[in-house]
Amino acid sequence: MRDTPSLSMMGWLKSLAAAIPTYIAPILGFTIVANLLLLVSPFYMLQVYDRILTSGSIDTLIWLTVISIFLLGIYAAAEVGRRRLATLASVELDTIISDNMFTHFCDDPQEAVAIPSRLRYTARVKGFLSNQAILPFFDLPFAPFFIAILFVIHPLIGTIGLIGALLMVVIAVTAEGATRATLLAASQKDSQAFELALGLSRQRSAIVSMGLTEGALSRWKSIREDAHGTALNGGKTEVSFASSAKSVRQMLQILVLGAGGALAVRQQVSPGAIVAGSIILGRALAPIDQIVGGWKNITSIREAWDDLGERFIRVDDARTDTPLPRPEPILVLDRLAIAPPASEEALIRPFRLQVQGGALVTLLGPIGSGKTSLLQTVVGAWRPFSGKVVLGGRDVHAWASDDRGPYVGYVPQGVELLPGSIAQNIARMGKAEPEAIILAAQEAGAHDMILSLKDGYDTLIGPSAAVPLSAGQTQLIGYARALFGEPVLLVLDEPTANLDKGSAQHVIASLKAKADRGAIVIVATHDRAVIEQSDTVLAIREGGVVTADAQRYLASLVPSAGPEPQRLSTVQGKTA
Ligand SMILES: Nc1ncnc2c1ncn2[C@@H]1O[C@H](COP(=O)(O)OP(=O)(O)OP(=O)(O)O)[C@@H](O)[C@H]1O
Repeated sequence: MRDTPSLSMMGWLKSLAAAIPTYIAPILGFTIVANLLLLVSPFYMLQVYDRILTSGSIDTLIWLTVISIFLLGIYAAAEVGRRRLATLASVELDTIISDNMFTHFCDDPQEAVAIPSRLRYTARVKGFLSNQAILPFFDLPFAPFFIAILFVIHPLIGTIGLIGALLMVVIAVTAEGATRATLLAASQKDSQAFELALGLSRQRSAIVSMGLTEGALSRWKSIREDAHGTALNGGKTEVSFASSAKSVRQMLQILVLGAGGALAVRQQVSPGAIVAGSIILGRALAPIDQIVGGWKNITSIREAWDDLGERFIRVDDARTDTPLPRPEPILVLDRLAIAPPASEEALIRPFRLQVQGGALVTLLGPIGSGKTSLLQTVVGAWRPFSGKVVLGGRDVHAWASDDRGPYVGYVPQGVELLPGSIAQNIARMGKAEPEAIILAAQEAGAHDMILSLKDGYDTLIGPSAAVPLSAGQTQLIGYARALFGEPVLLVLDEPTANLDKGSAQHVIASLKAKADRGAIVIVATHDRAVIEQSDTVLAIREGGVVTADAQRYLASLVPSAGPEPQRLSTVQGKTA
C-alpha cells in the first residue's frame, strides 16, 4: 500500500506545504506578526519595572497600557487569522486528496480496495491542519530570534537560552528515534483491526448463520489488544519525553530567573529584564515543547502522508479531451491478453476478435477461467495485460471514462447500486428526462416492479432506504441502468442469475432486441436460454479463447454432433 518511501521530518512538512501553496505565505505573514507581538508582554513588564516604578509616571503607565492592549488585540487577530487559514487549508487539502483519490480509483482497480484506509489517512492529515497542530512548526523558526533577544538582554541569559533550546531539540530528535517505530507499528495494527471490522460488517449474515461470531470476534479483539499493547508501550516512552521537555522548559525558566537575579544584584541587568528574559525564553521553547508533547500525533500523520504520497496532492491539469461522437458499433479486441490487476501473468493469452453491431455473443468458460476478467477489460474497468480494446475506432482505455461511459452499458456479476433513488441510479446519477429513465426500466422489465414499490422511482437505495431491495430487484435495476441512453456496447455478467423465469425471459428477449437494433451485446452466462438466442459463442479454454456459431455449438453439446469451437474470426451481427 505504501507508494512513496518514508519522507524525512522536514521533507514531509515541505511536501505538505507544497500541496497548499496559496495558504503558506499568508499563514507565515500572520505568524510573523503574532510572534513579533509576543514581545509586547515582556516589553511592557520591562517598562513597568524599570521605568514606571522608578519615575512614578501614571500618565506613561496609562499610555503604555493602552498601546500594549491595542497591540495584543492585533496579536489576537493575527492568531485568529492563521488558525482560520489553517482550517481553510485543511478543507482545500481534503478536496485535492479526495479528487485525486477518485481519479486514481477510475484509473487503477487496486485503488478501490485502499479507499477506506486512505479516507482515514486523509482525515488524519486534515486534522493536523484543522486542529492547528501544524502551527508550532511555523513558530519554530522564531526560536533563534527570541534567543538573540536574550543575548541582547545579557550574554549569560542568552547562553542559558541557547543551551536550553539545543537540549530541547535533542529531546525532540531522541523522542522521534525512540517512539517512531513503536507508534507506527501500533497505528498499523490499528488499521488491520479497522479493516477486519469493515470485513465483518459486510459479512454479518455469514457470521451469524454459521456461528462464526466467537471466532471472528476473538480474532478482531486479539488484533486490537495487540494494537493497544503496542500503543501503550509507545505511549509510555512518548509521555516520558513530553514530560521531560516540559520539566526542562520550566527548569530553564527558573535558571534564567536565577541568573537574572544574580546579574541584577550585581547591577548588570535591570529587574525588569529578569522577568522579561524568563517570558522570552518561554516563547522560544514553547513550539519545541508543543511538538514533543504531540509526537504521537505527528508520527501518525507522517505515516498517513507517506501513504498518500505525492500523487494524491498533485493537482492535475483540467482534462482537455474533446468529447467524441457516438462510436460506430464495431468492437475490436486486438491481440488482447487479460490479467487481473497487478498480476504478472496473463490469465488469457493474446487473441484477436472483431464484433460488429447486431451481434449477440455469449461468453462461456468454467468457473475461474476469466470471463469476468475479460468483461472488466472490455468495458474499460481493467487495463489489458497487452493489446487493445477498440470501440468505433477509439482505444477504450485511452478514452476518458466519463466520455466513454454513455456508450457502454455494463451489468457486473454482483450488481450494487449507489445510494440515491432508483431513478437516479437508472440515470447513472446524472440529469435525465423521466421518459428516458422509464424507457430503460421498461426495456429491462423493471418498470412494473418499480411501480409496485411504495415510492416508485423515488424509492431510496442505500443507508437511507426504508426497505432493502432483493437481489433480483437490484439486478433488474442494474440492467435498466445499463440500458439507459441506448449504449453501443452492452456487456452483462450472468444477467439472469438472480431472476425468476419470467424476468429472465424478458431480459433475454430484450438483449436480442438490442442486438437487432444494432448494439453489440456480450453476455457471460451458464444459462442455455441465453446461448440459444445468441449468434456466436466465445469460449475460454485453458487460457485461450475460441469462437463458434452458437447453434452449432449447442448441437455439439449432444455427443458426437457438430464441431468444437474454432480459432477466432470476425463475429458479424445481423445489422453490421
Ligand atoms: N480483482 C482481482 N484481483 C486479482 N485477481 C482476481 C481479481 N478478480 C479475479 N481474479 C482472479 O482471476 C481469475 C479469474 O476470475 P474471474 O472472476 O475472471 O473468473 P470467471 O470465469 O468469471 O469465474 P466465475 O464463473 O466463477 O464468475 C481467478 O483466479 C481470480 O482469482
